Formats: sequence, C-alpha cells, structure tokens
Amino acid sequence: MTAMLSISNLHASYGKAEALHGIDLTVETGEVVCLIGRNGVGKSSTMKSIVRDQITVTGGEVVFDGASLAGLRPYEVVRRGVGYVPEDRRVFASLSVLENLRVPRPVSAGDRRNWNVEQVFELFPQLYDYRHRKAGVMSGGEQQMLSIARSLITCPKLLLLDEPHEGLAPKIAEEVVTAIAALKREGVSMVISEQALNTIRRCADRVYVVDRGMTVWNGTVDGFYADPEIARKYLMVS
Ligand SMILES: Nc1ncnc2c1ncn2[C@@H]1O[C@H](COP(=O)(O)OP(=O)(O)OP(=O)(O)O)[C@@H](O)[C@H]1O
Repeated sequence: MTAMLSISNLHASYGKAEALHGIDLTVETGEVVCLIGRNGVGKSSTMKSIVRDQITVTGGEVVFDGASLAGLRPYEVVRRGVGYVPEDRRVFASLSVLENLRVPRPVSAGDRRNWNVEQVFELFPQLYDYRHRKAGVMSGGEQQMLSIARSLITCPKLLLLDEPHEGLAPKIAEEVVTAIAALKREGVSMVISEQALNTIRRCADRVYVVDRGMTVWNGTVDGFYADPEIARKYLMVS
C-alpha cells in the first residue's frame, strides 16, 4: 500500500497558543483511521491543520498523495482530493438538500472516483426523499449525512470526519456508520475523530490515540482493545 496521507511532527497554533506539539500519522490508501482521545486534546485541530482551516501550522510536514500541503489554502486542499466534514457540519440552513449538494464547484476528478448528485442519493436514500426540504429543519443525523454527501461531490480520495456521531441518537449514529462502511467499500480513505471507538469499531482499521496535542499510541483496533491500560491512561477522565 502507498501512504495517502503522511503527517510528521506536526505543530500548530491558534494565535500564540500552540494546540499541537507533535502529531505523527499515516493513512494508507483505502484505510480508515480513527483518532481518539479526551475532549480538547487536539483531534479537531489535527483535521483543521490538514485542510488549513482556522489554525496555523507552525512546524512539521503534511504530505498528501505524494505532495506537501504546505502553503495551500483550504479550497486548494479540497481540490487536491481532501474532503472535510467539520464537527459543526456547516450545512446551509436556508437552502434545500438539493441546493446544498449543488454548492461545491464541480471538480475534475482525474483518477478519482467521480460522485454526482444521483450517486450520492443512492448512498443516502433518505436525503433523496428530503431533497426539497430546507437543511435547517432537518435532524442532526440528517444534516450529518448531508454534510458527508456534500463533501463527496468534491470527489475526495481522503475524507476527514470530525466526530460524525456527536449528539446523534443511537439509531441515526448506526446509519452514519453504515454509510461510512459503504464509503470504505468504495475505496475512500478516511480519518475519523471520535471520543470513544465503539461506534466506529466496525469499519476502522487502525487507531491513533491523541493526548495533549500529541499522538501517543497507534495500532490496530484489536490491539487497542487487547490493552485496557491504553484506554485507562488516555481516555478516562481522571
Ligand atoms: N478556534 C480556537 N481558538 C483557540 N483555541 C482553540 C480553538 N479551537 C480549539 N482550541 C484549543 O485547542 C486545543 C485542542 O482542541 P481540539 O478542538 O482540537 O480538541 P479535540 O480533541 O478535537 O476535542 P473536542 O472533542 O472537544 O473537539 C484545546 O485546548 C482547545 O481549547
């Protein structure tokens, strides 16, 4: 396998406050990698650093698909093939589902899997049923699906999902996991941030544990569960 994303010794700051002090992460082609850790340890900041959104990268390297992302603007990173679904989802509340899906500029997919609106509706049939509904009146889970669907229109090779299950009822969270599993079968590489691994266990290949702005452990999902000391040390609130 070739690395789709390779992050080494990443440092990043909000103004003068450094939030990341050494993130090392690799995502192979087709892999689903989960970032886990307590609140505020830097999972979202890692994703923001990849897409250069709101945060300033001050050190280290982010290489995507063989090329450095240094100095690029967020839209240029998206054009290279990185889809980003932020924690707050950012759907356009006053636009319908269909209009939201027409917002991203069409991209030339090149060797990437090309997604059009019809194909996205096949993945999320519920969104088709609601295609004329305003996004602002939809539930959190439906907005989450719409946000993922919209990022697919940019034909990503790598999808960054920031806490996709945050605030969702268990049944809806399960539907989101099903969609993630379907995307994995389509060959989309993913980085998913989670507070706990349970919801994503079905489709994650590897896990990175983040603590205080650093990656402190990585291994397979089975390896993570085989050593309860890791969860005790880095996930339990002391
Ligand atoms: N826009 C911002 N401006 C200043 N500091 C920020 C900003 N966003 C996050 N931080 C700080 O950066 C650190 C890492 O936060 P981050 O959101 O990356 O953590 P997280 O692991 O994703 O946690 P959560 O699950 O709460 O989102 C925290 O100390 C947080 O307070």
